[in-house]
Amino acid sequence: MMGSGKTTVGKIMAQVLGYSFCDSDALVEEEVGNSVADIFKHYGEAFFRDKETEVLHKLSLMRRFVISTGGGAVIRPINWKHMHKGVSVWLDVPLEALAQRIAAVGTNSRPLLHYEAGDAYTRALLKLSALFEERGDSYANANARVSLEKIAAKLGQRDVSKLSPTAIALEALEQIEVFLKEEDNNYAER
Ligand SMILES: Nc1ncnc2c1ncn2[C@@H]1O[C@H](COP(=O)(O)OP(=O)(O)OP(=O)(O)O)[C@@H](O)[C@H]1O
Ligand SMILES: O=C(O)C1=C[C@@H](O)[C@@H](O)[C@H](O)C1
Repeated sequence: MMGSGKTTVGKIMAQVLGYSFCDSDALVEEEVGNSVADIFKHYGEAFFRDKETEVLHKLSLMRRFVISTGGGAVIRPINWKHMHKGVSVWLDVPLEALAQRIAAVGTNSRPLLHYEAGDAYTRALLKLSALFEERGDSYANANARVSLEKIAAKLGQRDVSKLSPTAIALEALEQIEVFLKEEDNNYAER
């Protein structure tokens, strides 16, 4: 989901693993020569989604990369075909915490949130809730789920917004290991 920390947490994971990092939105911007907001404005969402699929296909051929995908990449089944070439992680952040972060930085670079009415927090929360309603099941296709609520409970913290990106990255790496071990066990049982 947008603002969930894919870039911030993904860069830490790449550093820990000694992998390269890439952001699929940034790659679309580079290829089209426009910002995501301008691509939505001038060419429309469908054009952006086609470019996003092309970029995810290219990235799926790379090795030793941590990739931060666009928050809406989950909606197209073809994108899952590409994402499942690697291990996918869902950063599950409560919507209220997401809306707080997004309200703090503004919605200019996030075109799907930009045209709502009301104060920044409320409009982000309303739109994020609607998007999550549409997409919740799709995020669950990810191989590993990193729930900020679970990390907070584990660390005895009440407020998910106090969790450091490093703590979240470490949990993501742990969840990936759990997934890979399960895969190994399933393979051995076959
Ligand atoms: N654990 C965290 N605690 C507090 N703020 C955070 C945390 N992780 C990320 N942020 C902040 O939230 C905002 C969004 O983070 P980031 O850009 O990493 O998310 P994203 O999922 O890549 O977003 P998008 O897909 O919309 O580009 C940034 O301002 C970032 O500094
Ligand atoms: O959630 C979404 O649909 C989006 C998230 C961003 O990362 C960008 O890919 C774009 O703004 C669309």
